Amino acid sequence: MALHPQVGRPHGHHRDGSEPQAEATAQDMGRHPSPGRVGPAVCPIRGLRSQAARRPRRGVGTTSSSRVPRSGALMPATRSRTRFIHCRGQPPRTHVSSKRPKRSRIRRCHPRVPGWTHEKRMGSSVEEGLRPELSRLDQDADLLEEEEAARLPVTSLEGLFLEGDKQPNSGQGPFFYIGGTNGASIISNYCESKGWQRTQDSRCEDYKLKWCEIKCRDNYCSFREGQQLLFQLPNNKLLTTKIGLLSALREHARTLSKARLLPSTQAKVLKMEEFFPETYRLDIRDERQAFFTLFDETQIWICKPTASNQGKGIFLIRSQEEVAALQAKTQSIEDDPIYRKMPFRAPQARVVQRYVQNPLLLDGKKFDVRSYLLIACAMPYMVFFGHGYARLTLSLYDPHSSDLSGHLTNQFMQKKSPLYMLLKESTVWSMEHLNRYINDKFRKTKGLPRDWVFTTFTKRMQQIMAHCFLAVKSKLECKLGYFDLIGCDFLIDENFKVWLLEMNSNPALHTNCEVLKEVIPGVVMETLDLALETCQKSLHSQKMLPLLSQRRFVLLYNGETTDLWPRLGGSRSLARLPRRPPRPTCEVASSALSSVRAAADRPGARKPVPSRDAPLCTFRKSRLPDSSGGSGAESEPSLCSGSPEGSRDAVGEPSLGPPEEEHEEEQRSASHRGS
Ligand SMILES: Nc1ncnc2c1ncn2[C@@H]1O[C@H](COP(=O)(O)OP(=O)(O)OP(=O)(O)O)[C@@H](O)[C@H]1O
Ligand SMILES: [Mg+2]
Ligand SMILES: [Mg+2]
Repeated sequence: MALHPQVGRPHGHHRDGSEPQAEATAQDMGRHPSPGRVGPAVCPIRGLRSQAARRPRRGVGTTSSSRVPRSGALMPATRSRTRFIHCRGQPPRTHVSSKRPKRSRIRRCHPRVPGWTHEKRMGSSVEEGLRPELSRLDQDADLLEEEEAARLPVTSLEGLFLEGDKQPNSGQGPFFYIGGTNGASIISNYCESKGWQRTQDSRCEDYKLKWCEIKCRDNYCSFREGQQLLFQLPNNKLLTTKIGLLSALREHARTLSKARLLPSTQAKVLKMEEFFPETYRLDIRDERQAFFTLFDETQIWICKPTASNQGKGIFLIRSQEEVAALQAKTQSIEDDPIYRKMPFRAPQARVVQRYVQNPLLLDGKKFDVRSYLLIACAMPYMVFFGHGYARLTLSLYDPHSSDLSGHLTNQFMQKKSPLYMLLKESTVWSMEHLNRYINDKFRKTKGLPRDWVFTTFTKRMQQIMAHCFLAVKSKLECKLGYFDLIGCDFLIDENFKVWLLEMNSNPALHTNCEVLKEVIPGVVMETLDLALETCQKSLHSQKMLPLLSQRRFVLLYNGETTDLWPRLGGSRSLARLPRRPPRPTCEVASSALSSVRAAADRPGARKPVPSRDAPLCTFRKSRLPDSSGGSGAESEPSLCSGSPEGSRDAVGEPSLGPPEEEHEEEQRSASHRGS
């Protein structure tokens, strides 16, 4: 079995789990962001039309109607092979693959095992890679197209993307649908301010924007690329489940270590063990055995279900008795004939992670930081970092306490306390507050640079996020119009070392504290603004930068200049070649990204279409890694090899079950808010 890097220790860690990390200075940042405004301040939140109207040298106008996709218009070249094979309701209009995978017909019932929740199963199959070469002719044609695109006027951001679909006669504007309540009023206000109409019909296919807490296969089946915006990448679980992230980081580490052997790549890249606490999968026999062997009572470990949130199902492990109980439990699950027959009925897979015992404390309380990874556009990738807030416990931190509420900083955990209503404002700090506190309390004693939070810490979070994104970039399912906002949780230890704890789909967008009222609406509205602007620009082959709606988010990755991706619409359905060097706006991420680009980016780079007329579905196949990377389909089995029982969450693994089943799974994880 290929445990990585070594079977005994999935990634090498300092036993004490900490290293000073305050060496970087404010100058490292290049651009010193003002608190809370790391990105270039462009304009306050307002209607996009007025922004476009003020833009110098670019008139607000319309481009040829032939470029505007019409509602219901078929776009054969833009349809990819549908990966969710089974759809309730109407099938997608073009359905390239009609072959059904084998799947269980057994109707699910889910016996609950106390403390062990069940995982969701939304996922996608990994397609085999194609390695087409783009001919010189096509390259020239692309360059011509690029130049032509550059001459096109930039239209209003709401512009063509929506106007082409308005139905003036019916008197009904574009529709939007919101599934669930998370952030619903903010999203709804945003859309209504644009004149869109809310529909309560979850099956409405004629929407402009769909924002659902729960991923539903139907949404992806009926999605009209280039005409609609759909929240959440279908297989974001590669990042947002504990096992998904762990597997992706291990795989990426393998790829990078191979690349480092090449003389041409002297990449200084992040090492997984420098930012991700040592973690083992309990659903893989060798791994859990390795953990049971290495455990001793001087350490604390934290055991988490792979796809739960809000601290649900989490417990700490500190004694041999607790390890023995865990061992017995995992063994009984593995031996249970029911679970052997119907593994989907087994409790959710789990990981154990080294517990960071020495967290930095704020007035004696433990905290973690919620930041955002925004994938505003998937075609090309436009990926951003956004600041969030700090989440503190109500009680003082005591590493020996058995009360989980002092160990788990989630708001959900704190809300259980009777003191919460009284003290809730103290449990959420703004990043400015955190920065002031660290300046006052630690700057001198720890020799930190001024504004450590907005310099060193921000830079580190950006590096880590960029690294994680690159780890899955080639495997994410991408269509123009998909976008995602992912909540990333960071812990700072008392040596100011930064640890990534996890990433969350559907992050909490509640505004029940003053700080959240300040932060969340801005995050949501800029997310929508950026998704709209980037989608529209991609659709009309306009230059992404400058981004008029960029305010607090910082560009981490610009696929426009780095990757190849197919354009939508008629003769423009061609892979686009980068024509200028990458120009990330974030210097931090720029260095992080450029250093790994040669090595890591290549496998995931969007590959050219073989010919001008090649349908997008062919192209999509080619998006999977080539032989140079090793981070592709062919190498994925190693993530779970030797562990048939452990394959449920393996990266990129097909997990196509019946739609009902998936919906059910998603519903059970509906609290997926990383709260
Ligand atoms: N390795 C660790 N060391 C120290 N504390 C940890 C560690 N992992 C998790 N925690 C604490 O436990 C909390 C919950 O963990 P985690 O975020 O991984 O679980 P979750 O159930 O997905 O929570 P949520 O999605 O609501 O943030 C964290 O916010 C943090 O306070
Ligand atoms: Mg968390
Ligand atoms: Mg979580």
